[in-house]
Amino acid sequence: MIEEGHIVMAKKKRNELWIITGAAGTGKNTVSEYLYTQYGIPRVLTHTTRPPRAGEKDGVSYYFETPESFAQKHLIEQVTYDGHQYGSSREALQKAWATHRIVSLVLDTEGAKSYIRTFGDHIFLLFITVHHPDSLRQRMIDRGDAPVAVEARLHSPEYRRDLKLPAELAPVAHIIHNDTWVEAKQEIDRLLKQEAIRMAAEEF
Ligand SMILES: Nc1nc2c(ncn2[C@@H]2O[C@H](COP(=O)(O)OP(=O)(O)O)[C@@H](O)[C@H]2O)c(=O)[nH]1
Ligand SMILES: Nc1ncnc2c1ncn2[C@@H]1O[C@H](COP(=O)(O)OP(=O)(O)O)[C@@H](O)[C@H]1O
Repeated sequence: MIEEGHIVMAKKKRNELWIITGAAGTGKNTVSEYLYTQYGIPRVLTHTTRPPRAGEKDGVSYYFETPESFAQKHLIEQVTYDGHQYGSSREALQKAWATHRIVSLVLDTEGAKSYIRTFGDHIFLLFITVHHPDSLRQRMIDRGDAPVAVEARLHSPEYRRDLKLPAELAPVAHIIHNDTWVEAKQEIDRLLKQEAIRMAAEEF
């Protein structure tokens, strides 16, 4: 746009979606919670037919659905994970982006692939992993998961699949090793600083 001899450059700020993926127990929700408490980055809630765990509340952890109510949602992608359905809606994302430029979303690796294909360069991808997956059983037990649910989860094909970063995600993934929270937190802080600088430069 040209005004009175001056060139006015109006650049639209780009929204970002921080996708947090990885196997069960690696710390996806812990990272999402940290992004919110430390940086005010809210999480986009998704829908599931999985029963709530101890301490989980509808509308806070997930929107807990019956198979019938789940079928009525308008979801942009959905997966079956360990026998339960999970899905995310465009409405929830747009609502979160209406008030926050950066938001987070916790997904399995299949969901992460769908989002990369749909939202391309709006995505900032975190893959959470640990060097010793044997420790994840105890983390899930300590979290309060029922032992039978933990065993089902550990034997599910989706859990085993998500221990490894898929080749399709590797070029864009930022890998966070969460063997210790101190180490993971440092890496997240570093990435946020780096991304804030990049976003600020983009606005010039
Ligand atoms: N694709 C997809 N995955 C989801 C969605 N909501 C949750 N998930 C993933 O489903 C998997 C199982 O979630 P959950 O039962 O909460 O187990 P957790 O990984 O032990 O916390 C995790 O990898 C979640 O990130 C969704 O809407 N879409
Ligand atoms: N670095 C860590 N060391 C030990 N326990 C952890 C660490 N990070 C997270 N946890 C705990 O492990 C459990 C699983 O973490 P969570 O964030 O729920 O994983 P996910 O969302 O990937 O299933 C939680 O009880 C969490 O407090």
